[in-house]
Amino acid sequence: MKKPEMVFGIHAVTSLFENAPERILEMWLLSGRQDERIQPLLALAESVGIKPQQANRKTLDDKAESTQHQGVVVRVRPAKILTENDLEDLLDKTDIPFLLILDGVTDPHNLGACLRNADAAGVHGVIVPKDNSAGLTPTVSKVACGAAETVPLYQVTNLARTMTQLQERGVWIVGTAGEADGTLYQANLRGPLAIAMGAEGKGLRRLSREHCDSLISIPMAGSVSSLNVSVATGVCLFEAVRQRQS
Ligand SMILES: C[S@@+](CC[C@H](N)C(=O)[O-])C[C@H]1O[C@@H](n2cnc3c(N)ncnc32)[C@H](O)[C@@H]1O
Repeated sequence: MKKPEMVFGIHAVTSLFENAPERILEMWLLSGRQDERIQPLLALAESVGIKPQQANRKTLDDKAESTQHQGVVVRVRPAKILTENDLEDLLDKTDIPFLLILDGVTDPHNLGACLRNADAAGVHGVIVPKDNSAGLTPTVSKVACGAAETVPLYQVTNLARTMTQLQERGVWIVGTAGEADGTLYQANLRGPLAIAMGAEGKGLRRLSREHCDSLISIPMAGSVSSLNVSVATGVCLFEAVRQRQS
């Protein structure tokens, strides 16, 4: 069984209290912190019977293994790991799926930012390969600003096989690559959809690329050759949101 882990930062901890309070085991608060931003969190903690322990900054830094905790750290049971079977359940109950595939994003800051984008865009689930991908670490939760607790993350054994299964269920998979001929703004992003993003260094793997129904690029006007994956994810998801609303 996985060890309990730490989650820190006001947004991430608030989201935990709102979405998965049963996972919270202990809470530490910076001694003397009673300002306006912390009050709603204290009320949430009280409502589920968690009594925060006072701690100094050094103790919080050590528990979070980071200085970015904003004076609040909780120890939690690890989240249930969702797999391809859980993804089937999601597809069964979702009329028009809107999914994000991250093919090997390994930087926790990028995964956190992608989850935050996915939450904001109303994505139903994010799919990652089980190996060679960042998992749900405390840094991911902090950067995701609460989205790690709201957006389901499916960790699949064989991404190419999962992509085929999605296609068999009528999901159109749009891959992204800087050199693709078609652009994001020409693509039809309505209907059951998965947008596939590549890894920071190498982009989409060959097999993943071959499993896409179409490949699109985000037009680049300047001299850099690509966007950061989380920025590209935001651009693609919100073009899909625009189309799906009109
Ligand atoms: C930093 S880029 C990877 C660059 C890599 N050298 C390549 O050739 O794909 C990471 C991911 O962000 C997305 N991305 C970045 N810039 C893009 C662009 N202009 N058009 C489409 N996707 C882009 C793609 O999903 C890409 O795989």
